Amino acid sequence: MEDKPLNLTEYGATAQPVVNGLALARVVATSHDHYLIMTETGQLAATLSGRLMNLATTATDWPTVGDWVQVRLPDNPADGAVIERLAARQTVFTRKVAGRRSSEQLVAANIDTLLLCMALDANFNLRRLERYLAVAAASGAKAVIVLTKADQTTTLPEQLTAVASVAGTTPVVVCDATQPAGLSELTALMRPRLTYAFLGSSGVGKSTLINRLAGSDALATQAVRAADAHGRHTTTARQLLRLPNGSLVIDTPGMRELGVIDADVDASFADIQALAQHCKFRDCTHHTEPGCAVQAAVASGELTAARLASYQSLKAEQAVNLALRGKARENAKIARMFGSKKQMKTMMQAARHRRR
Ligand SMILES: Nc1nc2c(ncn2[C@@H]2O[C@H](COP(=O)(O)OP(=O)(O)OP(=O)(O)O)[C@@H](O)[C@H]2O)c(=O)[nH]1
Ligand SMILES: [Zn+2]
Repeated sequence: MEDKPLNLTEYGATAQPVVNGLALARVVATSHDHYLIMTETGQLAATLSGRLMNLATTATDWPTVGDWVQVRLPDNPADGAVIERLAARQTVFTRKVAGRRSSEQLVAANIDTLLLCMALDANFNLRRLERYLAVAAASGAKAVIVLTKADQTTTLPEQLTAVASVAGTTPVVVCDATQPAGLSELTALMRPRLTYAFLGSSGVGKSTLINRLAGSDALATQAVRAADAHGRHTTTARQLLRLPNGSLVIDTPGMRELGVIDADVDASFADIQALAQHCKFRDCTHHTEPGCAVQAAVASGELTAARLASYQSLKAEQAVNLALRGKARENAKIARMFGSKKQMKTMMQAARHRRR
C-alpha cells in the first residue's frame, strides 16, 4: 500500500476535478462485484451503482482491472465508493472461458503494452509466440517479446534468429533474473504512467520479473481481499501495481489459457498475407488450391510448413470462437429484451395466439 497521497496522473490520468461528488478513479483489483479503486486520495473499496448493474448484460459491460471509472465518493471513506460510469476503453483484453454460456471473460483494460514472455529453456515454442502475437495484434496494445531465463540456454543466437522470423516489427528483449543487471533491456523500454501486462505460460518467470521491478516495495506479492456478494472473502491476484519507476503493471494470472477470440491472425502473419497477394484465388485458404503462392513458398523453403500450419490452425480457432461469441451476443440480446429465451418463447406463443 502507498503511504503518501497519490497523484492520479501517475496512474495515467489527465487532471480531473471532483465535480458534484463524482471523481475519476482507476480499478486496481476486482473480486466478483467488489472493486478496489485508486482515487486522488488513495485506494478505496467500491461497488457498482444499481443503474450500471442494470445496464450490464454481457461480461464486457462490467468494470475490470485497468478500467477508468467515474465514482461517487462516500462521506466516510469506510463506506466505500459507488461506481457510476465506465469510461470507454482504449484497449480490452479478453480470454475464452470454456463451457460458459458467454464465451469470453474480461481480463484487463487500458493496457498500453503487452509483455509477451517466453522462457529460453524447454518452454521456448515459436508456435505459442505466434499465438501471443496474434492476440496482441488484435488488442490495440503495443507488444514487446520478453525472452526470459537467458542463463538456461546455450543456443541464444539461434533462438534470437528464430524469434526474429516471427516477430515482424515487435521489439525483442532478453532477460536473466539471476544477474543483477539482467533486466536492463526490459527496463530500458518501460515508461512511467504507461500500463503493462505480462503474458506467458506458468513458470516462465513473470512473477520473478514483477518482483524484481517492484523492488523493495514488493507490491507484487500483495494479495487483495474483498468481501464478495455472499460475504465470503476471496483472494484475487489480478491487480494493477505502480512500480518505483512509475510504470504500471497489471499482473494477470491464467493468461496461458488465452483463446484467440480477438486475435488478429492476419495482422500478425504479415509474411503470409504478403505471399497471399499472389495466390490465384482471392479467397485462397492455402491448402490445395491451384496457383497458391503460399504453398509455393513452402515448397521453395521460403516459408516453413510449421508456420503455415500454425497460421491455419489459429484462423480455424478464431472462426469457431467468433461463431460462439455471435451466439453469446444473441442470447444476451434476447435476455435483455425478454428476460430469457424461455420467456421470449412464451411471449411469442402468446402473440401468435392473439393473432389467431
Ligand atoms: N534460472 C532462472 N530461473 C528463473 C529466472 N526467472 C525466474 N526463474 C525461476 O523460475 C520459476 C518460476 O518463476 P515465476 O516467476 O514464479 O514464474 P511465473 O511466470 O510467474 O509463473 P506463474 O505464477 O505460475 O504464472 C521460479 O523458480 C523462478 O525462481 C531466470 O532468469 N533464470
Ligand atoms: Zn494460397
